[in-house]
Amino acid sequence: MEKIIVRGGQQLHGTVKIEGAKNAVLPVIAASALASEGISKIHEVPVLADVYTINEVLRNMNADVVFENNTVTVDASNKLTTEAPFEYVRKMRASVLVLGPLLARYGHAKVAMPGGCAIGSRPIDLHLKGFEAMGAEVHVGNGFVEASVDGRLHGAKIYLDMPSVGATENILMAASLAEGKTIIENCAKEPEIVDLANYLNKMGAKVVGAGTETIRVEGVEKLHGAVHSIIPDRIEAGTFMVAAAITGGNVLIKNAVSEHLRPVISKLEEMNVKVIAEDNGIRVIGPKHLKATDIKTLPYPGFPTDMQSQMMALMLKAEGTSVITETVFENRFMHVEEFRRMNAKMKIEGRSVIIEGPSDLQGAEVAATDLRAAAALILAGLVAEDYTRVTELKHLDRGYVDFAGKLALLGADIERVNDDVKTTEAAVERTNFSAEKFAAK
Ligand SMILES: CC(=O)N[C@H]1[C@@H](OP(=O)(O)OP(=O)(O)OC[C@H]2O[C@@H](n3ccc(=O)[nH]c3=O)[C@H](O)[C@@H]2O)O[C@H](CO)[C@@H](O)[C@@H]1O
Ligand SMILES: C=C(OP(=O)(O)O)C(=O)O
Repeated sequence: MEKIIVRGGQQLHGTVKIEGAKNAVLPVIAASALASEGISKIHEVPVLADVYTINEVLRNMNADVVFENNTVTVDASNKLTTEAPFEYVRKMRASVLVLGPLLARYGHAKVAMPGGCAIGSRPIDLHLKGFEAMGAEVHVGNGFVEASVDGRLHGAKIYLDMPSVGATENILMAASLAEGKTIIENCAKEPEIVDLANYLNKMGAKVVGAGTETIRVEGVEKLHGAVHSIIPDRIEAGTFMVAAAITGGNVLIKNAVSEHLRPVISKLEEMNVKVIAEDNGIRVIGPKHLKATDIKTLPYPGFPTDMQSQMMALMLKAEGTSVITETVFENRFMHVEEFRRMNAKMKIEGRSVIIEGPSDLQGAEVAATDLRAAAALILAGLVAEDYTRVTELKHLDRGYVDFAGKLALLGADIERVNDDVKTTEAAVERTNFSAEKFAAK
């Protein structure tokens, strides 16, 4: 079994470079399916399992997709098939993002229903209501959602019951090729939405207002390939900010964009962490004593749910009582039980977790329940006594490029192994080896 083994106690120092954002690149690659002519070149693409999955979805639809040197090249000018089977949607819910592009370009799309996942039920009703408002007929049955329209989708005024990121993206992509004007109200305002809108505009779309709560789209007849660079991953950046803070280290998080991280920076500062904006990133200096605080997750620009479990790890080392309230997903506390295995003092009360800090964290074998939980358990391991072994790394690989290698370069005592039995000395030796290997890259 693959594991990450981390021994707590090292302060982190140095510089870490942030990759392109997973949650921006997935919709951008899906949007490439809208281009009936020309080739798209997408740069700053992180080497992640989810990127391979979305590439496979497009290839399966008959697009030509090449992924090398952090660039994805998509030629979708062939006639595409309009289905995405369960095989892909099961691996990654974001596969539903091909619904909008296929429906708008071909008048038909059939994608396996994503179902629930480790963080909640995650329906796609808002995506489907949006398509219906644009003239599509939607049928859900036999594990699939099928949408079709005679001719083109038409523009519509769509109010989202909640600012869903995925629904905003799917409707935005569909509206780009619809006939007439679409207005999406109460839409998501995440930086990843702005990145997608910028890409669509380079493809020939007419989108204004992305990043605000109303997006206006004037549909065009066709779209072409475009060249685009993906924005830096604010969640990877936030995760390394916590790594620096929790170890009392001093780390420059290169490429991190302060503007995208305002709620995270504000909470870190409340906890006594020093955060300095520099020309090419953000420097984070961890304090001797972390102060407790409270966090409520909300849609952007509120505190991101994707940073909730990492901040929980940090709160475990803060002095006093901290409370985290999760309002975005119904069940995103699976990591609490795993933290408890590390001697964390915390309890769940409804949609909140109450953390009595500081906990004397002890190394244990723990299982990642989703990708952010994986990172959070490793962060806790950085300050736990003895060795922490984190399993179920398939989750981590969906969203972090070489997480253990990057932490090792900053001085963490960490390695990724593929076998079960380890001696302490061998583990330390291998850590040094992997740090050298990564340094040489
Ligand atoms: C690939 C990607 O970008 N994933 C991100 C995206 O997920 P995703 O796009 O799935 O998240 P949404 O913003 O759509 O979901 C937010 C909430 O709305 C609910 N909902 C959503 C759609 C719908 O039709 N009906 C409905 O009820 C969901 O169940 C959830 O409770 O935004 C989330 C919220 O910031 C992040 O945690 C994910 O990392
Ligand atoms: C929940 C996440 O992603 P996804 O929506 O792809 O499951 C995440 O990135 O933390």
